[in-house]
Amino acid sequence: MTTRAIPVVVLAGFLGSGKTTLLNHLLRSSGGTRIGAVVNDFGSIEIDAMTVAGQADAMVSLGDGCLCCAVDTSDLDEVLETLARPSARMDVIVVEASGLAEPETLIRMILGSGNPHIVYGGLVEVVDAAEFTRTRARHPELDRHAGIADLVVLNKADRVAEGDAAGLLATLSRLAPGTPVVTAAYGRVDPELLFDRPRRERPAVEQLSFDQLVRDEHEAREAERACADGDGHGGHLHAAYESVEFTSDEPMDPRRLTAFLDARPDGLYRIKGFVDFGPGDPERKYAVHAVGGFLRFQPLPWGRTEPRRTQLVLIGAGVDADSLRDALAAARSDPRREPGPERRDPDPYGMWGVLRYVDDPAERDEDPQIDEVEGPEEAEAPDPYETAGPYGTEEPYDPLLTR
Ligand SMILES: Nc1nc2c(ncn2[C@@H]2O[C@H](COP(=O)(O)OP(=O)(O)OP(=O)(O)O)[C@@H](O)[C@H]2O)c(=O)[nH]1
Repeated sequence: MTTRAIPVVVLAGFLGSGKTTLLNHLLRSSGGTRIGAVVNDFGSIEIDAMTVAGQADAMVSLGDGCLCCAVDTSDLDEVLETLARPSARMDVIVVEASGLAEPETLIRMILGSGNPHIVYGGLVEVVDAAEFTRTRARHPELDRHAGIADLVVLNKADRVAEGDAAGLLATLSRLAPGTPVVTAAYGRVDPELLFDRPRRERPAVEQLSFDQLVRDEHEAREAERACADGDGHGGHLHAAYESVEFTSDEPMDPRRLTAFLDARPDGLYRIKGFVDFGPGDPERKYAVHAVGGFLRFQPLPWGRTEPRRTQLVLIGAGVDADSLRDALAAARSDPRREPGPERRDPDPYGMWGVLRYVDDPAERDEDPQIDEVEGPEEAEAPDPYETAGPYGTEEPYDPLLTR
């Protein structure tokens, strides 16, 4: 008996364009489609993996560095092998690339995997409508990424005027002739756009991607080698970027942290993570996202057993890692204060600066995480720290997927 090969879809797009948001949307609205997710974080604190965990039928994190730089593809091969084994009953596997990955290299890794249970299922390139014009001026490679995509999602359409969105659509259609380009807010695309395509017979776009890949193979091999050597001239997007991690068990001071964020240096393009404001809001942690000039906090319930901790990843070009770490350390609350639930916040208005950056829940009417923090009557969110899997992977938990 032959079984159908499982399509492996690559989800790419520049830093902060909305890949994880789109992936979470797919996971929530997939109906009966069983989705395996592979998440590749650029930093060693795996924020994306934490955000996706618990929603995928199986999630594997391949963190700390771009997958596209792995000279040895065995990690990805092993993960695909695990997710594609018949007993996992996956319908599709989505590989979320890091925001600095070279999609061609990832595609090549999938095409060359030799695993008979999988088939390359196409490249979905997510584009940040609010930032694309600026980022493609800095990184012309992004034009090439759009050009080899099988589907381009012009995300964050809510952040640009209609006329600007139309201009961007025209630009993307020019960069990716014949490729569907759809607009979206918060990654809300029809899952069938991604999952049905691979079932079509030998899609022309897949062929196009393949031809392109063969043409670029030599160039890419050179780039990979340079990337692996760390000479910074590999042509990979991330050659110019650095990731800085910050963790603190001492709560952050809301005023000092917002002052730091408001004055963040130009090169610091992306910040993501979770913040503990201690007595500022003992019930909730705050997801924080900065993308270019955009800054948002999202209050989320703490898991019952989740350690109260701040974990941040900062990604930028030309940034001074030590001074960023020092500035964040200085934005902690007074370390002399007694820890524990009885702590009093000496600054009752401290959180006002944070709340300025909290989303209007109406903007994200389909995001259940927002609903979870609407009020005390709401159902309690699943506690990722009390489930068996890594970062709260839901049942059935398979220890083979732990990394
Ligand atoms: N206004 C608006 N914000 C969005 C939209 N999609 C995503 N965001 C926000 O943009 C920020 C980054 O989104 P992510 O989904 O984490 O982006 P990403 O591409 O996975 O980020 P990296 O993995 O760091 O490259 C988050 O604060 C999202 O809530 C959108 O359509 N509109």
